[in-house]
Amino acid sequence: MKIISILGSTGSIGTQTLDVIRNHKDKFDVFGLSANSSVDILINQILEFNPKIVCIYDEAKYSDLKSKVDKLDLDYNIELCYGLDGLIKIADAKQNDILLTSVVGMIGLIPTLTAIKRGTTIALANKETLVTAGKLVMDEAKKHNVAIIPVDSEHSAIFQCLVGENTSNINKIILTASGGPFRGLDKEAIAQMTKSNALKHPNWSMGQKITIDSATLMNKGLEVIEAKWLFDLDIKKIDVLVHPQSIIHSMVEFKDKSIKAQLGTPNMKGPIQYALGYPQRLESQEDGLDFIKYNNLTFEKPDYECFPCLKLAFDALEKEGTYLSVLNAANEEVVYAFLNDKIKFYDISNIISEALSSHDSINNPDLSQILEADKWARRYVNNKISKLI
Ligand SMILES: NC(=O)C1=CN([C@@H]2O[C@H](COP(=O)(O)OP(=O)(O)OC[C@H]3O[C@@H](n4cnc5c(N)ncnc54)[C@H](OP(=O)(O)O)[C@@H]3O)[C@@H](O)[C@H]2O)C=CC1
Ligand SMILES: CC(=O)[C@@H](O)[C@H](O)COP(=O)(O)O
Ligand SMILES: [Mn+2]
Repeated sequence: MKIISILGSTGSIGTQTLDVIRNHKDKFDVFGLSANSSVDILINQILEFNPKIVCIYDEAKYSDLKSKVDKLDLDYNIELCYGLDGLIKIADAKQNDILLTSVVGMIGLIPTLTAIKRGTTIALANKETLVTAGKLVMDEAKKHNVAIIPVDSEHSAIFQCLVGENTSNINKIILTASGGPFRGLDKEAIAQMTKSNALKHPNWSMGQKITIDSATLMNKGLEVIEAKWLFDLDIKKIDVLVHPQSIIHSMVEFKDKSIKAQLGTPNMKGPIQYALGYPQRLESQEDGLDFIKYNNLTFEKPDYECFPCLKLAFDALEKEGTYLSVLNAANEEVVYAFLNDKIKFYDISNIISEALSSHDSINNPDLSQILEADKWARRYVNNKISKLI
């Protein structure tokens, strides 16, 4: 039996993780769960999975959670907590075999570092943590001999392709990208696109922040950075290929020019289950891939003109240092501004670009320098946004 805690259990990845656990009750048990503010979803999860510790990040929702949990009259002890301290408490629990991090945003960074120091395996969906502090996180993981198992579909694909391989034989990795809902449109048309257009991902059903990231192609940029740190690759060995069907989840080309790919329907339960079961593969009740239904797999070059965020991410990765924390924090802030109808589609890339140009980067930053750069970027971006409104 593996003991699992989930940070972000009420979101798209969190609820699908609980679906996987429900289908494998003999293999997994839940220890800790957390949400930002979704009290009622948490209450249902408590009734079904009996976690021993539950955190609501938003302190204002704590009393609602507490009174609803008291009314459940549970026949076991449950600890309730809130805020970053609450997330850290779950991450630090010695009971955890795996901490699945599926919060959205770099709020996952400190809990992830806490679990690594405790020696707990990380199943990582929360890519922003690796974008803002990839070197620091991977160095800590190495120091504490902790495995970081990717949940992000592309990185799970690459991880699966690399099983049994010597990483020195990698020629390059090929990250596939759907191209998002605006693929093929010209810049003038894209400039008019609203949040409701951007929230219609062609293949995947996901949380709002990552869905906007897919529409700008920043998601692929974040994934290039995530791949660099996870697989310790030179930036020149990371390619992006638009593959609108999202059936090939990613590929690895080796030095003999042989290519391995991992394929499947666009369904995150596959990568989640792989990460929880690793190194074992577990049975799945999901539909398999029907090659006759998907008999036209196509490929295109990414359009850097229409989607400048991808280039911004490559440039930030080239320079490294706190540019990466600024890229991530600026992106988080502009995406929420776009979701709140405060800015237009191309304000997203324009503001991130300005933030990067105005930043004095620090090489090899420590945690406090990363957090400082993150704060600086959020202040800078919100100042810009307030002038646009
Ligand atoms: N969805 C997907 O298919 C994929 C997602 N990912 C990555 O996984 C992560 C989660 O994505 P997704 O599940 O789509 O996101 P969702 O928005 O659906 O879920 C986010 C989860 O985090 C919680 N949360 C939000 N903000 C905070 C906060 N400040 N503090 C603590 N908890 C918070 C939410 O709680 P509440 O419900 O209360 O708001 C929810 O449980 C992201 O990093 C994303 O990039 C990667 C690959 C695929
Ligand atoms: C499911 C998943 O891993 C997402 O990150 C997905 O890849 C988004 O699709 P895009 O390729 O459109 O960014
Ligand atoms: Mn992905």
